[in-house]
Amino acid sequence: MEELDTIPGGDSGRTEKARLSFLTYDNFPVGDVRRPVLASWVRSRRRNLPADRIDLPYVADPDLDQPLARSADPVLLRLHEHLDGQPISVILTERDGLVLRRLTADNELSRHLDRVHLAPGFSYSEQFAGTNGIGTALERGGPMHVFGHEHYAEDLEDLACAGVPIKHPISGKTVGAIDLTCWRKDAGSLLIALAKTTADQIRAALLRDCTARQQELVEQYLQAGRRTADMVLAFDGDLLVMNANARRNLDNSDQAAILAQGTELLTEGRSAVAVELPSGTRVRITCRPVPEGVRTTAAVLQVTPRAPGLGVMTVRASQPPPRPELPGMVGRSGPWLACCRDVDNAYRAGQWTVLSGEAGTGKFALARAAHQQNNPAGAVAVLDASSTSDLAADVEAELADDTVQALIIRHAERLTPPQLDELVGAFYTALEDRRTDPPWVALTLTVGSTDPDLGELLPLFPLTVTVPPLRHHAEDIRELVPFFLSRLSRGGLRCSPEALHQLLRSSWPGNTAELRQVLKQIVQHRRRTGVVALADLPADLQSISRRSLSPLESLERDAVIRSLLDNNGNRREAARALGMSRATIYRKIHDYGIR
Ligand SMILES: Nc1ncnc2c1ncn2[C@@H]1O[C@H](COP(=O)(O)OP(=O)(O)OP(=O)(O)O)[C@@H](O)[C@H]1O
Repeated sequence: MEELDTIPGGDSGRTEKARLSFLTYDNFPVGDVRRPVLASWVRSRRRNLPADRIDLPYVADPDLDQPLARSADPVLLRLHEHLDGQPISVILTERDGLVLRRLTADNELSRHLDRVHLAPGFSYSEQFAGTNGIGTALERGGPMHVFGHEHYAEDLEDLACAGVPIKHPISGKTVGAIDLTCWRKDAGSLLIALAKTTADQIRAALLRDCTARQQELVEQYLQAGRRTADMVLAFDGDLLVMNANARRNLDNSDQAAILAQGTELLTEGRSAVAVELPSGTRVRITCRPVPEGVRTTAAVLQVTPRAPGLGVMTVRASQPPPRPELPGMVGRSGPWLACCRDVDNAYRAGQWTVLSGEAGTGKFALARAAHQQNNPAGAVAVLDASSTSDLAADVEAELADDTVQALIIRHAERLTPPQLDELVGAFYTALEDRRTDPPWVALTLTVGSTDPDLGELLPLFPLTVTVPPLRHHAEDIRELVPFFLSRLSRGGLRCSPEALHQLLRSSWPGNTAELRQVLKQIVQHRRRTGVVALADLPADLQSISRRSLSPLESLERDAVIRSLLDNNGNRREAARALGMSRATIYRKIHDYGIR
């Protein structure tokens, strides 16, 4: 802490000049500025953060129903009370800098903190906010105070912050940070001392709550063991206890499978599940959270053997949920995986399938991937209704070819009713003539808000799989972006967290195809190596609203997008269909970042 004490007053014209010369002339003002601050400035510049303003993402609604927030709350309230109206803000963050709680008695300071987004739901991690008390303390893993011009972003120059990471009393891992922020003019060396004491008090509260919870856990575990002869396990984070019956009967992979199921039951708030363990044993797992009624990571599990014949779910030894590894397909979100699984199952069952969804969602790619997955050596024929002059004849020819194992027909929505009739005829003729093992046939159907009518063709296709729009599985963008960048730039290009964050915010009306196109343009016109920064994104993407949408707003955004798609992008028509004025739809398009 030697560096902290060498800054009397904490700020000076010297620091201001040093910052200016660092930002303007790339000078390294060693000696004029504290070493940890200079190191943080360098990191902030590498991340291409703006130095003239604070520009933060709203990350998520803070989750206050969690051990850190629950244990810290009484400590924060006591401190807030003791500060007795002084202009000092008491701030608690998660370990990634996300602000959970802010207590400020002074209205002027409170308004200023709102202006610079030092508020619940925003992240003050260094990667977003640059040098600051919270983010830099978390980055360094130790106490840090940052005064006035030491902040990287100019908007923070009137503030002084003292941040201290909070380490978990048992695991020793950083679980969050405490920060005290005041006006720069009021700051003194006591600020950091007070922040350290508060961090210690929160640690002690965490230990008390943890010990109390683990005591209760052991108590519940013993009680459960007394009530039953079944296998009983209790777990909480790193802690696991089990009775003799469980130790005798469960090998490592069965134990791991049971713990994974227990965690899932806790997360989903369910109380029981019937499963088949990796060893083949069929059991019912009952989960009792400890304590009950709050979100917790601790539970007592009772494991009861189940008679054969009763329905159970099979749990594989490798814990994570079964994942259809369709070649070349990226994404792990629930909606995307469910869709992959449906298409994969349909291929294996030889069930002809319609893949319907908005343009560019990956319908064709999915159908082709299912074929590659299940029959990589077999031939696949692809026809496009929008570019084939006599589709019916082409389909007949492909179906007559014994080597064709799969046939994918794209853009069925473009078929006129007479073409549809011809196609139905072609299918029936070919099926009558052909061998007993017809190929798998998939149709892709690009839809707006209404499904095009496939008429008599539909009975041939007993299954329709709806491929979700990208905005309904936006979390997959985190995987899709590096995947596309590495393919398009042959591995030379990465995406900065800020640019990725912005890509995650877009509504992607053109779906995955549009995301790929945007990245392709960046690779072609801007960069081939290095890091894609926010400034490399097209202008319309840079200005997208950064806040998270409520469920209602998401529905409204979807309705606007669908109406625009239905009306070929004509805003006047789209507004009329939605019963909105033109001015309103323009505002919604702007607010929701629809392009
Ligand atoms: N999950 C994914 N992983 C990797 N690439 C994907 C994924 N989804 C889509 N793509 C890619 O996105 C692009 C568009 O996909 P595709 O052509 O299959 O969309 P589509 O729904 O059939 O489009 P359209 O309705 O316009 O015909 C392709 O380059 C495809 O490879």
